[in-house]
Amino acid sequence: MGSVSMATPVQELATDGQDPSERYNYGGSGGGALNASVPLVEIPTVDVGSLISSPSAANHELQKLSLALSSWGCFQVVNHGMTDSFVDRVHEISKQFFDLPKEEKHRYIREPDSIEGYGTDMIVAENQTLDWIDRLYLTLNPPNQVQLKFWPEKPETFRETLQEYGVKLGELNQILLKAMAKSLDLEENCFLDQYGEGEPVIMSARFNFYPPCPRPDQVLGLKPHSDGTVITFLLQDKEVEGLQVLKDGQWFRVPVIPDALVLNAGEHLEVSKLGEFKSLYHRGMVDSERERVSLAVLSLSNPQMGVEPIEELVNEERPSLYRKVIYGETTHFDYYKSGRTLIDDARV
Ligand SMILES: O=C(O)CCC(=O)C(=O)O
Ligand SMILES: [Fe+2]
Repeated sequence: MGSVSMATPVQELATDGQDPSERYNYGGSGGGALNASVPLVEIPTVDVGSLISSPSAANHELQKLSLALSSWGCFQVVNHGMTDSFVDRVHEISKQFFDLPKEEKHRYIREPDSIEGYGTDMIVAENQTLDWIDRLYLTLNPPNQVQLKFWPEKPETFRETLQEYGVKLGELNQILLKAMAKSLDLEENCFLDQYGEGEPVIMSARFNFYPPCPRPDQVLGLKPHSDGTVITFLLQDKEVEGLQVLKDGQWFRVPVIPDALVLNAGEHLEVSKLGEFKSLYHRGMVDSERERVSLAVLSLSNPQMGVEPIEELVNEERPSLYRKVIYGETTHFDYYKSGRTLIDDARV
């Protein structure tokens, strides 16, 4: 594994209102100002209540889900069973952590070769353009991989709220992966079995903090990427928009629906679904005046079991475009460093 150094948290750079250094400047990479007008688009919505209700209502919702994943690679998850007040608590702990004094946050700073904890964009090359983002990354599951020393003790409700959110999203993950299988006429547990997610689910939480940035025309919060996940549940900031998605070569702004979650298809889902469901290419923008906080919960596959196309989907008319990849010890850093993705490794 390559060594990964770390920059100063952006939040500490951002306080003096100065223009960011060249290291954060994506300008000149062609294509003009990053914040040039990008249209707002309504991505599809999937109602989880309907998915788990009567077969006829569920069927209609399954069709929406499958269309959303094949055309967009994402949808807004609504009626997910979590109360608004609970989701508000999740928003609050996310903001409150980044509002803590610098010294308090530094208690959770990540180690150079690990992703777990508080830190900045990973620096893997000297000439890398950096993202205007600070992050807190915490493994949620399986329990033996949780590193509690990185779980903030402040705000006081942080740990219990995140724990509960993880349990709820674990349930939602199961419901949605089963629904995805059903929408393709597959046995409902086929993904769960393949990802080794029957017991226990592998999940991590990534809190993203984008301080205000005086140059939203040149600086990105999060460079364009697809997620190295099966699926990602994104809780956007309630007020400040920032997520953009690429569809048919064009960027679109994703509106904020308070308390809805944006579900992104990740690279592992694309491989196992033979590309029937596309992984979402997306980026995070910065705002010149306001900070933005989002929380991504990642549903991950088991590295030892690997990712492979679901066999039932492969036939003569639809030969497999991908092969099995057991990525094992290949970490997110390795992929990040090489600029490759799991999809590149899987493509035949
Ligand atoms: O902040 C956002 O809206 C996007 C976050 C994201 O894409 C990620 O954490 O992978
Ligand atoms: Fe992402």
